[in-house]
Amino acid sequence: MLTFVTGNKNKFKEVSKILEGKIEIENQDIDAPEVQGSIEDVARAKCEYAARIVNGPTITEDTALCFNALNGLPGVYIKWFVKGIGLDGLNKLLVAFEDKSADAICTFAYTEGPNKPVHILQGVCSGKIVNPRGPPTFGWDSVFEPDEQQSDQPKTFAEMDPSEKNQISHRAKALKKLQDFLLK
Ligand SMILES: O=c1[nH]c(=O)c2ncn([C@@H]3O[C@H](COP(=O)(O)OP(=O)(O)OP(=O)(O)O)[C@@H](O)[C@H]3O)c2[nH]1
Ligand SMILES: [Mg+2]
Repeated sequence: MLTFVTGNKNKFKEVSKILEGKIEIENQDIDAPEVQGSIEDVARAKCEYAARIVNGPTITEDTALCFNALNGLPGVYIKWFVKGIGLDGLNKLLVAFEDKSADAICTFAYTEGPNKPVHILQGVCSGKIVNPRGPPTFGWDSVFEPDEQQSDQPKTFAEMDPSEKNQISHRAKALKKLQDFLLK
């Protein structure tokens, strides 16, 4: 059994749906400390910490939202930006810039257990920051409009059916790589 350590129920729901029984996972809610540093540094430290508690095969996931006009910030600190300034605040951060583009980056970290190597698998979904549209169910979904769209009427992640988001999202792309890695 593979343990996905996350305190975020939405993440676990999406990952379970995308994997659809291809890989069995269980959830453990451990509040792993998140260090400062690069996306990879944060992902690696979180996974190493979680694996010590799980004491077996462990995955963790870290999501960054990187504004191009701000050279990649807020990045891995997006959670604290949303908490601190809200979705409206994210839009205000970009008022002075014409460039509203952003990359949603999902980073899975996998290890067989404590003191084993940590493997990093990443997926990127490019898009832009817009005024909130759609239900505020998951983080910043309502202000992120991915470039890849299925119709002429662009939708934010929040306006998409879960199945639509799960085909194009940063998480789906990273998970595809994780699946290929684990099944090979
Ligand atoms: O609209 C969204 N669509 C997504 O697809 C998505 N994925 C993550 N997030 C949010 O971005 C921050 C990442 O921080 P994060 O990676 O540390 O997650 P977390 O602390 O919630 O869980 P975890 O660290 O226990 O796994 C948190 O605020 C998450 O709610 C998303 N918001
Ligand atoms: Mg976290």
